Amino acid sequence: MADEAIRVKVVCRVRPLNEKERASGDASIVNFPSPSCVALGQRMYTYDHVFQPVSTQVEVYTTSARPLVKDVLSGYNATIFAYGQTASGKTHTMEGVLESSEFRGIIPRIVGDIFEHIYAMDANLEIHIKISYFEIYMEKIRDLLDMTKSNLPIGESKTKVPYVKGITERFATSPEEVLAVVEEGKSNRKVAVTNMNAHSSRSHAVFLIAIKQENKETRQTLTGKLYLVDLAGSEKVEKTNAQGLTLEEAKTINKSLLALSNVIAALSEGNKPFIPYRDSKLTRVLQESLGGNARTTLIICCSPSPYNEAETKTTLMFGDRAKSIKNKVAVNVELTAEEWRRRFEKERETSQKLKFIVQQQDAELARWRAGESVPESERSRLKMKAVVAPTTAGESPAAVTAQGALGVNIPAAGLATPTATPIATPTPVQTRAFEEERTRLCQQQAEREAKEKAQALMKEVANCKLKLSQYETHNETLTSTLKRSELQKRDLEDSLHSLEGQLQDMRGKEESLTRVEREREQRTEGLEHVSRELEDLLEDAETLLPEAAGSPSGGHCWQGDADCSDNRAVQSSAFAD
Ligand SMILES: Nc1ncnc2c1ncn2[C@@H]1O[C@H](COP(=O)(O)OP(=O)(O)OP(=O)(O)O)[C@@H](O)[C@H]1O
Repeated sequence: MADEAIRVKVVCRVRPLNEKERASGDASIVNFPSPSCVALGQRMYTYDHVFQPVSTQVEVYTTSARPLVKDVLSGYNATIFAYGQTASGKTHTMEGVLESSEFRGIIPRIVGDIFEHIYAMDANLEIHIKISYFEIYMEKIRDLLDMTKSNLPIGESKTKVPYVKGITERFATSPEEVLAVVEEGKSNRKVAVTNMNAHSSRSHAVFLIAIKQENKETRQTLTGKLYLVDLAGSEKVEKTNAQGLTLEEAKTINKSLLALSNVIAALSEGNKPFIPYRDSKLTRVLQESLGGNARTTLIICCSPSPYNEAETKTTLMFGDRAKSIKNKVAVNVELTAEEWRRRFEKERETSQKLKFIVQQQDAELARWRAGESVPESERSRLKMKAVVAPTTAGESPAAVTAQGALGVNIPAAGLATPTATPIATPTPVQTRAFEEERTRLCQQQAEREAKEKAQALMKEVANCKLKLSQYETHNETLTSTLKRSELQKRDLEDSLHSLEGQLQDMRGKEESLTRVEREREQRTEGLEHVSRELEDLLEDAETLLPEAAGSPSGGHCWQGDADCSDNRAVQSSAFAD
């Protein structure tokens, strides 16, 4: 069965303000411009549907979950995730009050509907319903229906579908039995931990219903799996007053949600070759629900309280990204040997016809490409869709073509030899179909050229990126050299500064030396002057001595001699002058 691309459906539910929140102010989300739109701050967010605070449980169920009942019973896989911060209403939405007909959430309602459908189904069908319930906490998978299984591994089926190995599977034959299993799981979850609130906020609860239908006549089986997931609170661990948690624990708690965001981001980009499913247990277990074979609905739960505005915005953005994810769904059908053989024959026949059409069209396209105008009579007259898509039930597509729906009669043996095929005159409808086909081929060619151009551009971009990274490296080197030079400059400036200081000191010393020198010179000059005067005096004295020789003291001056002391006084005053 061909895969069908189905977008992940995203709905948003805004819960009402609780009493405490109401007492402390107005809600931050009040604007719902349309049934699929919600505004927060300046931004508007659009989803498949937005549920306002007044929405009821039955409204939420009818719009977001009920359509999946038929899908699961038709052999498709389906998943419903509830995402949002703690106390945003995830559990209220998924479980609600199990025993209240008004406040019951999605799980009890969907279980009820599944059984209603089953009770109305063909008596030839043998139906088995198996329930599993587990939680993922700190990257460990714990079976909520068998408390001895606290760290279950993940295995992979033959078709590469991950599953929890060794998980308990309970058979159920009525909604009451399923709900009893839900209650059992919930109470086990409570028993296992002392701090229920914090724990439930930080663990992911996964409820799985697997429905297998076996046709007693044909032995054909259909299997649909429904995952109902109440995710851990998406807020940062520190905001939940995570007491007694080590940093490692805090990181592990967030690991699954972070991995979920990364998987969603990678899938929403659409062209990523690698999706990091293996980064966490949650994304691994739910691999099929994200980009795989499942119809998936994501319910983003939002608090309207201004206190939670930042987290609400993150939640809205998470939902916005998830909108663009496309899953590839296919019915999980197991065929009997006879059906397999018939299908194989049919596929072989179809593939032979397709091969023939491709040959014809390739030949024609080659002629068009070579600039040749292919005459009407030589143009390809077969349409692929007519070969592939069945028209009436029970008729093989190949048979439809072979019967001449397009005016062509292809003998089975002659399929590989296109030249041997007789071509009838086409009707106007057929001509239009062929023209469309030709346009499609031309478009294909244009697309191919565009693709080549895109590839060349991508190469160019890659080159530019490489150059950019080289420039960046060079720039880094220059920056570090510049930094080094700056440091050297600063060192040199310091040295210069200290040398200038020393120079100034030396200049000061030089000035004082000059001053001292000048003083010394002045003193020397003074001394020379005195000595000159002394010499003059001596000369005078020598001139006066012969004259004094004629005096009574014979020219000598004696102690106690009054004239002599006068004489000395005269000499001293002469020196002083
Ligand atoms: N739409 C709603 N209408 C009325 N009450 C609601 C609604 N949504 C949530 N509540 C109430 O708000 C409280 C918190 O909701 P709930 O337990 O569902 O949050 P949660 O997101 O599952 O939190 P946690 O992550 O901690 O498990 C509950 O008392 C619940 O009954």
